[in-house]
Amino acid sequence: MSLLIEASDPLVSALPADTSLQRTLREQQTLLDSAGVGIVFIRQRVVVRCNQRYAEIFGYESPQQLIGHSSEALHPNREAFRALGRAAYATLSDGLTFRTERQMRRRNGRLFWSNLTGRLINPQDTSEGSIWIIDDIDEQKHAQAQLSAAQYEKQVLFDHAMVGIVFLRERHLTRCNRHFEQMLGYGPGELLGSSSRRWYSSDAEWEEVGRRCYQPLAEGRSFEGEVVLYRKDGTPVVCDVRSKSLDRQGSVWITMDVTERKRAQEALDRAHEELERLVRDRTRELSETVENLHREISDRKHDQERIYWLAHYDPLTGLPNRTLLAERSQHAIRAAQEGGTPLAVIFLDLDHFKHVNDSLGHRVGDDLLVQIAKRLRAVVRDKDTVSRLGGDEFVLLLPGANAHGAARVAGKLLDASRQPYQIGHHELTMAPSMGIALYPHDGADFDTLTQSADVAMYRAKLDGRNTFRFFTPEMQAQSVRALQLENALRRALERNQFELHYQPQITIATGEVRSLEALLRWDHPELGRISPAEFIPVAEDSGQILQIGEWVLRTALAQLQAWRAAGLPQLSLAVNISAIQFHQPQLPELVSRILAESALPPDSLELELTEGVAVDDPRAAIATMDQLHARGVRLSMDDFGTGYSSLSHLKRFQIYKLKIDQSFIRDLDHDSNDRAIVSAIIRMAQALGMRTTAEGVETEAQLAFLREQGCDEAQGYHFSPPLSAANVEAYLLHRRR
Ligand SMILES: Nc1nc2c(ncn2[C@@H]2O[C@H](COP(=O)(O)O[C@H]3[C@@H](O)[C@H](n4cnc5c(=O)[nH]c(N)nc54)O[C@@H]3COP(=O)(O)O)[C@@H](O)[C@H]2O)c(=O)[nH]1
Repeated sequence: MSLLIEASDPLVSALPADTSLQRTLREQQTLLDSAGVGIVFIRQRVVVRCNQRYAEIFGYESPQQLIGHSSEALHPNREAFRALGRAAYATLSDGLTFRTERQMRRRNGRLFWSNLTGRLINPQDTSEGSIWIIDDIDEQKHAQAQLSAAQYEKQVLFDHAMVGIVFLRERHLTRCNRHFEQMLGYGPGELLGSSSRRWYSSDAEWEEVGRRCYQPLAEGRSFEGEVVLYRKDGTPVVCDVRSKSLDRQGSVWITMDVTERKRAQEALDRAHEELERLVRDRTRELSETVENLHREISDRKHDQERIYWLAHYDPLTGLPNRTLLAERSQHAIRAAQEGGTPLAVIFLDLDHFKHVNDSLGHRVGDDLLVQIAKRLRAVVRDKDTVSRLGGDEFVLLLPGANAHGAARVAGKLLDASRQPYQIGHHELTMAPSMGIALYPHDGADFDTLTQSADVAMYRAKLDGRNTFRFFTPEMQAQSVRALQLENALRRALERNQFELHYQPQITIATGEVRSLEALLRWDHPELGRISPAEFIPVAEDSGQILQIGEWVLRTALAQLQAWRAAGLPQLSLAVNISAIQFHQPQLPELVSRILAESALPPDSLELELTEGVAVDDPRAAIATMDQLHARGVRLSMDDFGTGYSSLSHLKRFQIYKLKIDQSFIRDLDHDSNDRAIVSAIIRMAQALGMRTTAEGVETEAQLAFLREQGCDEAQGYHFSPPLSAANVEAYLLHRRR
């Protein structure tokens, strides 16, 4: 109570100066003024005295502002004021010190937390008042509340975190949240005190994780990594782990189960890889498809170009073929028509080209054609077309060329052909025969022009080859006649228009008739008698010679058989065989069959061949001759001396007789050359063991020369023209007589 007496108090001032009491009071007052807590003396609920700190706690400048005022105003409200009084009374009345924490009210009305300690001055008499010490703990209270709130929040986080949180000390679990336990399948508190080894599958794994995290943790850094932990039941849990040292022995671990995420990530990675693979595959397929498409397009383009080329060019020589020639001719004809300019077509055929093919082979023939094509091309101008129709036939289209120009070109072609061609080690010369047709005189369209040129070329051949001829209307007439004959020939056999005549062949030494030559005659109701010299080539060209020849053979042998039956057994028959018939592989068999049909011995038949049969393919000709010879049939060489006979081949032919061509006989009387030739042929035949027959013997002088030279037989008008079968018998009887 004395503690709250101020120096200015009249009681204090009434004391004698510098008494010990005064000193004590001053000391106490100084103590109160410098106290860190507020001290107040309250009597009858009124502030009697207080120190400076008390006034400051409540927001007053000095204690004087409080003294004499009710202390109730320092409480939040009347109820709180009374509640404190009720709470404190029991303790204070027992003479004890009452302590409490209460909210009080500052001068500005704000409440604040305080620590109150009170004591009655006289527990027996409460009216004497009480002393209260007040400490402002508002800040401390607030800090505590914040701390509690923070701790609460932390606990909530710890308890409800979606990650496992583990506190380890010396690798033993001191604390963990529920999530961690649940993550590893343990019950609450089950892991407390456990070694962290418990959630690893082996010592090695546990130690390996220890090694991984040692360095960062030792350096105060956090460890972050992926660690596989194992549940109580042994299933692995892939965790994203972060840990940090708390002190030297302790650490906190935050673990997050990323198994599903990992699985999803792996699945995603796999799906991604698969997608990438698919994209790669599709890209590759696409680029392959694009490449294939490109290739296909270029192949197709190439094929189309190739198809066009094959359709328009000759594959061997690279020259335009008939199709392209026709197209170009049409253009050229149109231009010539519109411009009134000339146009020429040359039909060119190589002379005896077939010999090259047959004797040296097709490869040499092909190479020769290629060189000839180049040479033809070199002779003409760029605007001219050199085309190959096939075989050894070429057609040249010369826009702007008149007769003079075409003749010049033909001349140049002849000149060019004189230079030999070198094919491998063969040096070959190949002359052309050419026919020229002029637009529009010889034809107004492509077909007519080429036909006209072809007809003219044929005439050049007839006129000795290695030359050219212009088309004339007479030539046309001849070819019209050939067409007429060809058509008429088709019906000649069925209409029985053919007949055989027989010309005797006389043995010069005895005058006997031992054989007859069968010669074909054709009487056409409108065209009259047509010479075989005219219709046989037409029949050969049209292929009808095969049927006609068979008819001749069968008819001749039937006739011979009839004569033999009629008592002329010594006779034999000679039948002409054309080159086309001879080249038929079935010929030997056909001959044998017909001989058998007529029941005649093979040596009663003689087949007359021309030199031409052997020119094209001597080896094949020899083989056929050998076959016929083997069947007992005799062979003679007709028109000998006019053809292309190689003596080296002749000696290998199974030829029984040479028939000396009538062109050598005709002028025997006054042509010493013919005499020399006939004499030489007879000598040669004798040397080769062959007989000789002279054809076309018309005079006694010719016969005398032939007799003198040792010719075996003669045939000709001197003895008899060809006779009908009915006249043969009479002739033979007459001869005998
Ligand atoms: N492939 C076949 N060719 C045949 C056949 N028949 C005849 N021919 C050949 O036709 C050519 C012309 O024959 P042709 O008009 O019958 O003339 C022959 C004789 O009539 C004629 N001849 C006979 N003697 C004389 C004569 O003294 N003077 C003269 N100017 N002409 C005469 O000669 C022809 C005989 O020809 P060849 O065969 O060469 O002995 C002719 O080439 C026939 O071969 C046939 O069926 N198939």
